[in-house]
Amino acid sequence: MKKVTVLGAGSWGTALAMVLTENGHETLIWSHRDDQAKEINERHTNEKYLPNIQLPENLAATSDLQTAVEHGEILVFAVPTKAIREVAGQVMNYLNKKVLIVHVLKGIEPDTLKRISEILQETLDSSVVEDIVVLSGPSHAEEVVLHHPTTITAACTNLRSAEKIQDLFMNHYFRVYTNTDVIGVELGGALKNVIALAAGISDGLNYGDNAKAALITRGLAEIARLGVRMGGNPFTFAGLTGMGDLIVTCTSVHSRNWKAGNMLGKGMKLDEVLETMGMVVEGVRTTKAAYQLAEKYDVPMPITTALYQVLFEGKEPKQAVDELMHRLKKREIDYLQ
Ligand SMILES: NC(=O)C1=CN([C@@H]2O[C@H](COP(=O)(O)OP(=O)(O)OC[C@H]3O[C@@H](n4cnc5c(N)ncnc54)[C@H](OP(=O)(O)O)[C@@H]3O)[C@@H](O)[C@H]2O)C=CC1
Ligand SMILES: O=C(CO)COP(=O)(O)O
Repeated sequence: MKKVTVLGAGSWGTALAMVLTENGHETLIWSHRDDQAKEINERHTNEKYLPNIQLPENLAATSDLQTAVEHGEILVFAVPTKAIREVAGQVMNYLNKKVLIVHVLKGIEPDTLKRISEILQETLDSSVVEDIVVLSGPSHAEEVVLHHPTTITAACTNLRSAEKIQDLFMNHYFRVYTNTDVIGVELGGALKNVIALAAGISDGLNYGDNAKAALITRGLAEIARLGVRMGGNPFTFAGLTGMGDLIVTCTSVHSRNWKAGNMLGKGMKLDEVLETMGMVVEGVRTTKAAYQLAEKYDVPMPITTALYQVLFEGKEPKQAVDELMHRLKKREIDYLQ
C-alpha cells in the first residue's frame, strides 16, 4: 500500500483517486477550492465533475497544499495544462523529500512549446524528483468510475519507474501497459485533442462518417509526422496513446474537445463555447502550440493549420474544410519524412 496524493479534483483527478483508493492505497486528493474538498470529505461526491457518482468513503480531500504534498510518496498531477507551472511551483515550496511524480495532462504549452514533463523538470528541483511518469491513453473519467474496461499507458524513460506506476494503478477494470517513449506518448495525448475539435466541427456541419474517418486517419498522419520529427517512436502513434486516444476522443459523447468542436460547427463562437463547457478543453490552446510546432519543425499539418485559422483567425469552418479538400494532390504514404 502506498501513500498517494492526487493534485487536482476535476473529472480525471477524481476518477484516478477513486481507482487508487479502490486499489487499497492511502489516497489524498487536493482541490484548490475549500467547498469542493469539503464536499468530497462529507458527502463523498464531486457533483460538478462526476455527477451521480458515489466516491469511496476512505478517499480523503484537502484544500491545503502543504498537507497534500507532505502526505504523498507519489504525487499525481491532474490539473489543466494552463495551471501546471503555477501548481508545480507551489508544490516545490513544500517538497522536502524525494517523490515519484506522475502526470496525466494532455497539452503542450503555447509559445514555450514545452511538453508537460519538460515543464515539471524545469519547475521541480531534480533533488526531490525520483522520476516523472506520464499516464495517458483512451480513458474518459465518466467510464472509468463505472468500472468499464479501460486500457492506458505509463511512460517513463526509466522502465522500472513506469512499472511502479503500472502496479499502482492496475486492477480488473484498469489495465496499464508501459512504454519508454515519453515524447511520443505526450505528443499523441496532446495532439489528438486538436483533431477531436476538428472532428466535432465536421459532425456539427453534418458532414457524416466518411469525413470523420478521413479526419481521424489523416489527423493521425500529421500527428505522427510531427511526433517522429520531434523524436517520438513511430509505433507509439499506432498505440493506445496515439490511435487509441484519437479514436475515443473523436467519437465519444464524453469528449469535451469533440463537444466544443461540435458547437463551433453548429455556428457558435469560441468564447461562447468555452463558457458553455465549464470544463477544460485542452485542444484550444494545444492547437496554437501545434501550429507553432509545425512552423518550427517545418512539418506540414494541414488539419491543425485549418483549425488554427478557424479558432484564432475567424475563418468559417465550411470554408476551412473546402480549402482542405482543394489542396494539391498528394501521395497517401509519406513514410513520416
Ligand atoms: N476528463 C478525462 O476523462 C481525462 C482528462 N485528461 C486530462 O487531465 C487533465 C485535467 O483534466 P480534467 O480533470 O478532465 O479537467 P476538469 O475540467 O474536469 O477539471 C479541472 C480541475 O482543475 C482545477 N483547476 C483549474 N485551475 C486550477 C489551478 N490554477 N490550480 C488548481 N486547480 C485548478 C479545476 O478547478 P475549478 O473547478 O475551480 O475550475 C478542476 O477541479 C487535462 O489535461 C485533461 O486533458 C486525461 C485523460 C482523461
Ligand atoms: O483524454 C481524454 C480521453 O482519453 C479526454 O478527452 P476530452 O478532454 O476531450 O474529454
